[in-house]
Amino acid sequence: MSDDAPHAAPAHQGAELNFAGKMAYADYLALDRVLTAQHPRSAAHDELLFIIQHQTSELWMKLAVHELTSARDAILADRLPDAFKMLARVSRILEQLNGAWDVLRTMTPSEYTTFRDALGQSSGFQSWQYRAIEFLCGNRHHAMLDPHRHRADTLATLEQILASPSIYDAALLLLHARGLLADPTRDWHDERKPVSAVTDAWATIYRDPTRYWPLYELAEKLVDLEDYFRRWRFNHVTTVERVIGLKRGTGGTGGVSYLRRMLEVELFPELWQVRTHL
Ligand code: HEM
Ligand SMILES: N[C@@H](CC(=O)c1ccccc1NC=O)C(=O)O
Repeated sequence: MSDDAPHAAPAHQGAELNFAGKMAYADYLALDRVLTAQHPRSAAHDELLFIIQHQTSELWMKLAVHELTSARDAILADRLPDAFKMLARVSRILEQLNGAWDVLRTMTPSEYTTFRDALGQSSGFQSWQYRAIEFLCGNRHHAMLDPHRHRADTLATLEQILASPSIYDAALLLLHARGLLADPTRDWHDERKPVSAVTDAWATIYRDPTRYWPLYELAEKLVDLEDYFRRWRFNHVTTVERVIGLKRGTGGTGGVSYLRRMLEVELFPELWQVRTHL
């Protein structure tokens, strides 16, 4: 007798089917709002892809900001196992964002040009959540506040992040607390050159991982994070070159030339430098 015989119990037997007056899936997830927030400005077929790609990225970035903030607080409170879980999750989020480029890459330059004009001067350069992630990771370029001066609420959020320690600041404060680093402060406005005392502190840890296991694990979690972040930057610039070549960006930068320069950003420079010293 086959399973779909008329008298067989349906597979979904027991599933609630009457949601009048009850919270259902779409209610809990506020899907009415999420799924009506796509407003293409052209008739181009691919604009919906472009919008959804960015909206989903922003949702993942929201989670990344949440995790990075809590991971930073956990490091400050010397709760490293909690921080490790959250940092591992941020790396997986970046991996998720990296995978998403495969979908966007299905859009050809010809298709993109059919709606690029509709984007006006908007650009990912103005993504405040992206800037929050950069700031939380320690790439605290204050000039990046400027595109947000027209929005007091966004500006306040970013300024508050800049006024608090980055995840790397928190790690250096911990090295200080453990007696491995005399001065845990560094001037983040400067060109981000490695500070030799910081490299030395990491070198002490990397030369004897067993003795300093939690700090060693913290360092490797940060390297992992930056590894995936670099891949995101690389995937972005490659997709951009594939789609708009060397045209200027809608945000006003040189486009690919600007994004190539961003490949040189080092979030945790001493953690890369220490490898050469071992
Ligand atoms: C066809 C797809 C894309 C093109 C052609 C493109 C192009 C560009 C260009 C030219 C810039 C430099 C700023 C400017 O002058 O506009 C930029 C920056 C940026 N884009 Fe995209 N982008 C694309 C997709 C994405 C996606 C899917 C995201 C994910 C949210 C994204 C996020 C960003 C961010 C965060 C920046 C600022 C990067 C920084 O300042 O380091 N872009 N993009
Ligand atoms: N900067 C892009 C436009 C762009 O990509 C964009 C425009 C609006 C919202 C998000 C965008 N994505 C990333 O920059 C361009 O120059 O074509």
